Amino acid sequence: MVPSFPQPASAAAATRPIPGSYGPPLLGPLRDRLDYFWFQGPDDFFRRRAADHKSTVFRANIPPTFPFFLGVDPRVVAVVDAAAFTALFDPALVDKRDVLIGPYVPSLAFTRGTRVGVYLDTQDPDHARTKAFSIDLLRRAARNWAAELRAAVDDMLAAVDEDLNRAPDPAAASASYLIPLQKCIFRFLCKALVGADPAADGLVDRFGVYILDVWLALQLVPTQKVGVIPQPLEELLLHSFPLPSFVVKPGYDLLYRFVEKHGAAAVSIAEKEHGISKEEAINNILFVLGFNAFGGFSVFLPFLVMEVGKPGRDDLRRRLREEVRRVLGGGDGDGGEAGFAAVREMALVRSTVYEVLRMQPPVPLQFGRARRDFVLRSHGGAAYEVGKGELLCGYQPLAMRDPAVFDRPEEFVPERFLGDDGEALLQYVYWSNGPETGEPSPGNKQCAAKEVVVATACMLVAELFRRYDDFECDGTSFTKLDKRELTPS
Ligand code: HEM
Repeated sequence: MVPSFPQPASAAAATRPIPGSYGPPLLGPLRDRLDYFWFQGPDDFFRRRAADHKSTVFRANIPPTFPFFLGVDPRVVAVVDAAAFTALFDPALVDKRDVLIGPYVPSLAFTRGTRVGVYLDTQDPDHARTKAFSIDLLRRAARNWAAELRAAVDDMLAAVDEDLNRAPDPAAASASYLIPLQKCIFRFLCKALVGADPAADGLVDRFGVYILDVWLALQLVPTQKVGVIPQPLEELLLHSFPLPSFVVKPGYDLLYRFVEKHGAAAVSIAEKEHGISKEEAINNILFVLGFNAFGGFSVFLPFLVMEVGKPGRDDLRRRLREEVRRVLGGGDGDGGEAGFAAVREMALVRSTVYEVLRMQPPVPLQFGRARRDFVLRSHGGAAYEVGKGELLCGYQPLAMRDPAVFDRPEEFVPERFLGDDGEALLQYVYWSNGPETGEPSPGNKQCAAKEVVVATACMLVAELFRRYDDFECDGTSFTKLDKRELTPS
C-alpha cells in the first residue's frame, strides 16, 4: 500500500519552529562546511542533523562558504523527507532563479555572459522560451536517439572489450569504462540532440569530452567533495574561492564554433520558432548538452552499470537478460533493436533503472527560494513556518529512502517498482526535480528529458544483455564480459 501524507486541518494549529541553528557568523558556516566535505560527508551531514533535531526539516549551512565566496549566504532550510520535499516542485511556492547548485552561482563567463534557462525562474518569460526549445529539441531528436546511442555504445564496448582481452592474466583482467562511456555519451548526444557530428571537427572529436569535464568541474567543484588530494589541501585550494572560467574559455569557444557551424539547424529552430537570439541559443544548447545531458549521464550511467554488474547479482542479471532477449527476440516495436518501444516492454529493466535513480539520484540536491511566507508540511501533520526569501535545500538521497514511503528503504530492490503497487511508488521518485508521474513543461522546473533519460538507461542495459550473456564490474571497471553464445538455428 502506498501511504498518503496526513495533513493537519488547520495550519496554525500544528506549526512548529524549524529546529537547528546557523551558529555564530563565520564559525557556524565554516564548521558545517568542514563537516560536509571532510568530517562527515554529505550523507552523514544530513542524517546526523535530522537525527539530532528529531526532524526531517531543519536549519543548516551549505557550502561553499568562507572566506572568498562573497555575497553567498550559506543558510538553508534542509528538507529530507518525501512529503516536505514536494514544496520544492511547486512554482507557486519557490523561486528557482539562480539556485541550480545552491546559493552559489558560477560566473556567467562560463556561458559567455548568457544566463541560461536552467538558472531562470518559471516567472521569467525567457524560461518558458528556453524550456520549450529544449523540449522541442528532444522531440525532434527522438527519431535518431536510439540508433545514435546504439552506434556509440558499439564503439564503447569494442574499446572496453579490446582492453579487457589485452590483459595478460584473464583471471585478473579489468577494463575501465569511464572514459569510453563519456566518449559514447558525448558522441551520441552531439549527433542526436544537436545534429552535429564531432567527427566533423578533429579538435572537438579528440578533446570535446575533456573540455566539458574541465568546464563542469570548474563550476561544480566549490560545491562538491572531490577526494583526490588530501582534504586540508582540497579545503584550501578547491573550496575556498570561486574557480576561474578563463582556463576553459578557449575550449568553450571551440565548442561554441562547433555548434554554430555544425548545429546550425538546431540554432535556427531556436531563432525562428522560439524567438531566442543566436548567441543565447548556442549558449543554451551548450549548457543543456554539456551540463544537463553530458553531466547527468556521466554520473548516472556509471552508477547503473556498477549496480547491475555488482559481483553476487548473478540472479538479477539472469532475469534482466531473459527479459531483454524475450522482448527483442519477440520483435516487438523496434524490429529486434533496443529502442523506445522495446524498452517500454521491459518491466524489470525499467524498475531496476528507477531503483538506481532512487538510491543514487545523480543530482542529489535541489534548491528553491520561498516566494512568500508559507507552511511547509511534512509527515504526520508536522508543519513548519518558512519565511519569504529563505532557501530550501532538499537532499534527495534521504527523501527517497523515506521509511514512511518505502519498505526496506536502504536496500537495493530491483523489482520495487513492478506491478500496481510498485507503479504507485513512482510518485515518490524525484530524481528529475519532480515526481516520476509528473510532466516537464515550460511552466515548471522538471527535467525536460525525464522520459528520455529513463529510456536511454534502459536501452543501455538492453544493449549490454543483447550482446553479453553476463558481465561483472568492480567499481567503474568491467572485470568480465561474456560474449553471447549464439545457438545455431
Ligand atoms: C541522467 C541525466 C540527467 C539528469 C540526472 C538530469 C537531472 C535534472 C535535474 C535534477 C534538473 C532540475 C534542476 C533544478 O532546477 O534543480 C534538470 C533540469 C533540466 N534538464 Fe535534466 N537531467 C538529465 C539529462 C538531461 C538531458 C539529456 C537533457 C536534454 C535536453 C536535460 C535537460 C534539462 C533541462 C532543459 C532542464 C531545466 C528545466 C527547467 O529549467 O525548467 N536533462 N535535469
